[in-house]
Amino acid sequence: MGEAPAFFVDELQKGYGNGFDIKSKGGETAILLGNRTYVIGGACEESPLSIGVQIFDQSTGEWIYPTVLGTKPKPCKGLSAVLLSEDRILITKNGSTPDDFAWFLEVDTQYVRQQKKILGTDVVAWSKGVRGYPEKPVVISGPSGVGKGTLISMLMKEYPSMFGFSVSHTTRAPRAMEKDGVHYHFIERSAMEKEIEDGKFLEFASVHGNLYGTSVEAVEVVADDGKRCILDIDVQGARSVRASSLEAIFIFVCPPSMEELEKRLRARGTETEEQVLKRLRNAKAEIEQGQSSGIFDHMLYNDNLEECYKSLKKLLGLDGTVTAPPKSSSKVVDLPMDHSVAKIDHRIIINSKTPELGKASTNIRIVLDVSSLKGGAPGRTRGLDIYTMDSFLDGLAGINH
Ligand SMILES: Nc1ncnc2c1ncn2[C@@H]1O[C@H](COP(=O)(O)OP(=O)(O)OP(=O)(O)O)[C@@H](O)[C@H]1O
Ligand SMILES: Nc1nc2c(ncn2[C@@H]2O[C@H](COP(=O)(O)O)[C@@H](O)[C@H]2O)c(=O)[nH]1
Repeated sequence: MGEAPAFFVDELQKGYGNGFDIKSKGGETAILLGNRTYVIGGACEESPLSIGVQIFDQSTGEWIYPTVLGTKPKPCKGLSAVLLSEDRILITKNGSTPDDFAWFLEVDTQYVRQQKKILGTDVVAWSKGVRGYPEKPVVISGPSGVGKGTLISMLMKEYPSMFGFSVSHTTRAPRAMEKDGVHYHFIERSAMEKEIEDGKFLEFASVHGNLYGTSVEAVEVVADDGKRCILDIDVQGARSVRASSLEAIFIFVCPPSMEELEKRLRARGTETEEQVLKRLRNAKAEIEQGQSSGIFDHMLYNDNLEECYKSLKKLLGLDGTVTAPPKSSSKVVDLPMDHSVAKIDHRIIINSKTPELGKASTNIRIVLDVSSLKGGAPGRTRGLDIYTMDSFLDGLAGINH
């Protein structure tokens, strides 16, 4: 493990207070929480393409190197940190674009506590802040052969810019037409088990004798592409996602009968006889759980494919009966290269310290509203609002008139 920045130690041992501006040459910043000072910044030694996190324990005088989960932010020239509540720290990156400037380092959320128990180490988790509320991901479950993949393909074909598929990992062998990285990430069992241990999966399950799982990255890649994520996972996986902080819509697809399900599975011709029988045995339990577990928000009956597809579109609001929520109209601004932050209730006021080269020397003040945050690691923290102080004051003036 690497050395902590030397010039920090003295300051930290003196018991520096909450210093979102304690900055070193490496661009680190520090936050004191109880006995612990979280030093955030510089490059992470194990993955140099991400920002490092170290903890100084004031009571023992020792440095702790936590397991860092979640997609990590890339290093930047400097950052500021604000303690939002006792469980998470807001990090703003200097000179960053609106889609990359706000990150949350979770230090004691439910997810972090859960992972601490599982991993038996100190854990922190990154979660990227996202403006507004992107549409919830859609989880589709149902017995093998019911037509989930067929329905998802139809949706993606009709709405290519709206939906993105969460590409799962699996230890099963690829079928003839399946491409690695497109249909699945095909992976050896031992490698997948290691990634599960490292906390890379949102959910995983043993299905029909193979391991399947959704990595946190698979879901985030789709969200970052500005699309609504679709997950095709079994009932065990749906249960895990339900228990996670990922807010999704859960749909269960039922077959018209077991006979028809068997006919479809056999007609698909992708499984051995032994596999078909195993999948049919598992189907009975899955249908029972799908109908009685309370996990699912909607049931679809895939008898006539076109009818079923129409129903799916209807419940996703694609038949014109539900209007899309209006997009945030507030102006998007880049964060100044060097800035300070202050917290006033649920608003973070970001102040540029120095005028940027070639720009007028007016003081830029940006307001980051964190009053309606939702979600979090593993995944994105949604509901951020960002606007300039000018538009905030204009709004207040409007109210007073
Ligand atoms: N309503 C339908 N009527 C008749 N055949 C259908 C219908 N829906 C899907 N099928 C066919 O059933 C077979 C199984 O469908 P599909 O592969 O989409 O199932 P799946 O639920 O994704 O299965 P798995 O969980 O094993 O991936 C395919 O050959 C598909 O063309
Ligand atoms: N829990 C999860 N289940 C998954 C995932 N990806 C797929 N699945 C489910 O597995 C079965 C079999 O799929 P097949 O491609 O081998 O036919 C099917 O019910 C899928 O829904 C996952 O990431 N997690």
